[in-house]
Formats: sequence, structure tokens, C-alpha cells
Amino acid sequence: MIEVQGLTKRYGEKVAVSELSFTVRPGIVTGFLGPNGSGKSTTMRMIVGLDQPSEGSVLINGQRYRDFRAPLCEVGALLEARSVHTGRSAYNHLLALAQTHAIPRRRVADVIELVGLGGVARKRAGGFSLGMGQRLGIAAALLGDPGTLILDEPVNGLDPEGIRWIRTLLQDLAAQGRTVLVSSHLMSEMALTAEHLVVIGQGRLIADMSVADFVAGASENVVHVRSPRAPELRDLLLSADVTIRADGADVLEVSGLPSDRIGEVAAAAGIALSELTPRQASLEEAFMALTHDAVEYHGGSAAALPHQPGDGPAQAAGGARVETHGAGARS
Ligand SMILES: Nc1ncnc2c1ncn2[C@@H]1O[C@H](COP(=O)(O)OP(=O)(O)OP(=O)(O)O)[C@@H](O)[C@H]1O
Repeated sequence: MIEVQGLTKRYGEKVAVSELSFTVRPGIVTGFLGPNGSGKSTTMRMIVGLDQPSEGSVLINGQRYRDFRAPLCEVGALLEARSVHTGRSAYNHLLALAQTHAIPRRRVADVIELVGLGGVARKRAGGFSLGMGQRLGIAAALLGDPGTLILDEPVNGLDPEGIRWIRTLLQDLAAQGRTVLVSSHLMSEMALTAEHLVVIGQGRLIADMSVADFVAGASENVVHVRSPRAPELRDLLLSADVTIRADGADVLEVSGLPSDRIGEVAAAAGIALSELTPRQASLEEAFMALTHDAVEYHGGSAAALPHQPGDGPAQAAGGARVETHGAGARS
């Protein structure tokens, strides 16, 4: 179990993590999510003692990381900045790590097989692709057979097969009773991998909930309604359980009412509808809605670019309207 209590990290004026508290339970995969720059890496570095908190504390199975006598056998970490001696082979890199931590030599071959690097174990790690490097980092994290795993964006650089492999691996490790904390900025990937979510934005806790609850909330239907008499229809539909967002003069986005009920209300009032479309928010849309206020770097929309006189709206090659979303875009 990892217990994060009132964690704060300041870099001069910059508050990277602010009064963050959450618990990571064993036996399940916990996804650690947040937009770019939200403080995930800083939090993970503080968990494994690479950064000192300005305030607050972290306990892993009741102890501070620096008090572990055999840290690699307690906590395995894959952090963004990997330290691999590029001239060494994968095997020798892991062997050196094992020898300095009194880990039996046979574990090296075991973890190499586990991460699928058997064929390249004697090759120089400096020549590895990003995906192979990630696998080597995961092998190092697993070397001491730790009960707690902390992985910062482990699917970075992995192809779809690699992503599926890591998803299964993390779930298997959790099913063995280990504590698994894995960061990502991809909600859809975490929905498939994790059972619980901790979401942060600008260093603060935004949500601490099960994936099932997040998915249930995200799949709440929204009905897209277009009518020349939209404001009138809006007044007829509004009630305590119904939320309506007006989008332009003739468009309503209605939550809390099924589309057939909206059609009935409009027909009864003699209001013509030119569009009535139920749609489900995707998990990424729900995640962006949740973290929108906490996104540090908002990308622009191509629609906001100045147009040359006579230009139509910005179009992609396939004819679709070009729009960039803010989450994840650094400027
Ligand atoms: N050593 C440092 N000095 C100053 N500011 C820092 C330092 N490390 C991180 N920060 C700032 O703290 C904030 C949190 O950064 P962090 O890397 O923890 O975010 P993150 O959620 O891991 O982002 P990403 O998904 O982009 O990796 C950012 O605004 C970052 O610029």
C-alpha cells in the first residue's frame, strides 16, 4: 500500500504538487492520470525518494522509501528519466543492478524472458528502440521481485502489441497481490488497464474513483438538438434533473432526457426540429471535461487562426474540420 499524505512540492515560485493525498491499494492496478505538467512525475519521484517533498509524506507499506534496507526488493520503479549505461548489454545492465543490490543472478534471466528481450539481451542497450528501452526499464523494475511497482508512462513508445502486453502484465502483477501505480495521460488506455483512478490537475487532486464509476459517468447520454426555436424549447425542457447547454442560437446539448421525450415535448408545442441526435461522450472527452480547468497549456484551435480573405473554414485533407484539443498540448 502507498499512502500519500499532504504532499506538496515547490520549485521556487512554482507549485508542482499541492497538498496531495491519496492511497494506492494492493491487488489492483491504480491509474495515475493528469494532463501534461500536472505533477504526475514529480509525485512519483517523491514516492521513491528521488525528490524531497516541500511538505507532506509518503509511506510504502508503512515505511519511508529511504528506510528500506533492500529498496529494489520492496519497490520497483520505471521513471521517465532512465539511467541505462548505453555501452552495456541489457543482460550486463541488469546483472550490474542485481549485483549491487544482492539480488540472485538467476533473476536477470527470468526478467529478461518476462519482458521478451531474450533475443537481444546481449546487444548494446544504447542501440535499443524506445519500446525495447521501456521493456528493459520494466525488467529493471521487476528485478528485485518487489511488492510495489511505480511506472511512469510505461506504454510510451510501445506498439499496439506491446501496449496489450504491458496491460496484461500489470494486471497479472496486481492479481498476485502487488500494489501497482501507473501513470498515463491517456484515459482510454487506463480504462482498459486500471481498476481505480487518481486524477490530478495542476498538482491538485481532481478525482479518486473507480474506473467503473468514471465510465458510468462518462457514458451519460447527451442529446444534440437543433431547432429554429431553440430558446423556447430550452425553457420547456428545463427541470431540476436536466442540464442544457446552448451552443449557438439554434443548438442545444441536453443531458438528463432521452431523445424521444425531447421529440414529444417539441411536437406538443409545435416546435420544428431540424436535428435530434443522441450521442455518448467518449472517455477522452469525459477526461478532458474533468481536467479542463486544470490544463496548464491549452492548444489553439485551427478555427481561431486568422483566415486569408476568401478562405473557408480550415479543412483537413479528408474534408473534416481541423480542430486541435487543448489537453496535452504544450505551447
Ligand atoms: N526541476 C524542476 N524545476 C522547476 N519546475 C519543475 C521541475 N520539475 C517539474 N517542474 C514543473 O512542475 C510541474 C509538474 O511537472 P511534472 O513533470 O511532474 O508533470 P507531469 O504530470 O509528469 O507531466 P508530463 O505528463 O508532461 O510528464 C510542471 O509545470 C513542470 O514544469
